[in-house]
Amino acid sequence: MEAVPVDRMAEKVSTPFYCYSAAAIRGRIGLCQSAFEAIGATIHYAVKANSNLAVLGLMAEAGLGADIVSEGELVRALQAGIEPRTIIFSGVGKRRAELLAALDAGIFQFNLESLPELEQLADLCRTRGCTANVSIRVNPEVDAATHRHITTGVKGSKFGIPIEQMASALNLIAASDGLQLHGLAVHIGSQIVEPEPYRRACRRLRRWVFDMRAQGHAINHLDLGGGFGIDYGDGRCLDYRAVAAVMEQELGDLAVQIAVEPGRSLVAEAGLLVSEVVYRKEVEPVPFLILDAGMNDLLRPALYQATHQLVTLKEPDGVPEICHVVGPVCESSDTFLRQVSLPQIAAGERVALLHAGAYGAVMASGYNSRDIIPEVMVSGDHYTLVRRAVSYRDLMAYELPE
Ligand SMILES: Cc1ncc(COP(=O)(O)O)c(C=O)c1O
Ligand SMILES: N[C@@H](CCCC[NH3+])C(=O)O
Repeated sequence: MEAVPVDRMAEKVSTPFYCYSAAAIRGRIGLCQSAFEAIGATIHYAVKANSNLAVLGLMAEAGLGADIVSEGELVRALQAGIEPRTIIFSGVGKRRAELLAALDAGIFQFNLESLPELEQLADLCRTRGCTANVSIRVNPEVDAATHRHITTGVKGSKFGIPIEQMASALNLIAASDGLQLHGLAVHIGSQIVEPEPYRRACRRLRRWVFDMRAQGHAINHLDLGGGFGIDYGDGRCLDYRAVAAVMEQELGDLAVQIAVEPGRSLVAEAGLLVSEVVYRKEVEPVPFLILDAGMNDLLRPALYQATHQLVTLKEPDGVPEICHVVGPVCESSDTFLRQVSLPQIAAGERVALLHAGAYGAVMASGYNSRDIIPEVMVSGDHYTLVRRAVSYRDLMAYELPE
């Protein structure tokens, strides 16, 4: 990774740790910008994928906006230097205080996900005598054929306003003093590897834009969300240019500003989870490699049966063997890889799990009273600790009753 051997970092930063490449992130940002800016779309990085301040700093440096889902993400985005006027606030459960914080920050747009949320924001604007740009996040009922835990745009999903409630939403917005209708938003899921689901979503949006304009509503903004899939090792991924082409074909004549909210695809491939083999457990029929990283550090395999390929940090030698790769957490689902062919790896050797830059560190927990592990960013020929470990001692802090 860049010019710093990961093994050298592991001498200084104890394993397990996350390691990101600034050059790899900048490379992905460049590809994303050249595809979407060519169709005039704006890019709002989905902060949830990796909210490390150093990562957000790279997004700010490139002039990207942000898609946030909490006050915490708002504060991080602002701290990293992302312009408030480029921030979109998504999420089904935005609390009053969070809406208020975003109003105070002067963000670009609120994506409304329910009628009660809409009324809450209208009430806040009335009380404060201010206005807010809003888009209605509609549930487009498009199945993006991804893992069921990360599909978001199908009937019965908790995300977005059902199309049957669109008329009520429009009436409430029209009746409010403070809400200014910008447009519509959809987000159909994550790790989508085909452009076709986007085409279906665009076609639905297109019809709604015509319907709403016919009713006299000004629809000037369409937010297509994120979800662009990366290659986790099976060769399947989505090229930004393919999605941008679909958006241009389906929506290009509507005179709307298009926005996208990529998360995973900007950061996943730029991250490694570096770990050490604690033990080799020689059992029949398949030996176990037991790592010092566990499901509390990288939850994706346990939660979504996701595969993160493993590489060794030294030159592989000997005949490959079939083994299971597991973590130390007391759950059978704390398994990174089952029945995988790897070069012989001894206890004490270091390995790296690939494509761990998205939905890795951000989903970590202190389960089993383990530490939250550190994060390192490599840039050129140097590396920086960009988040310290949080020790189980700090996670233990609690107030004793008087
Ligand atoms: C509203 C919204 N926008 C953007 C994203 C980013 O998705 P991805 O990381 O798959 O690009 C998500 C997450 O799925 C989301 O919920
Ligand atoms: N956390 C998921 C993606 C969720 C996207 C957010 N809606 C993953 O690791 O794949």
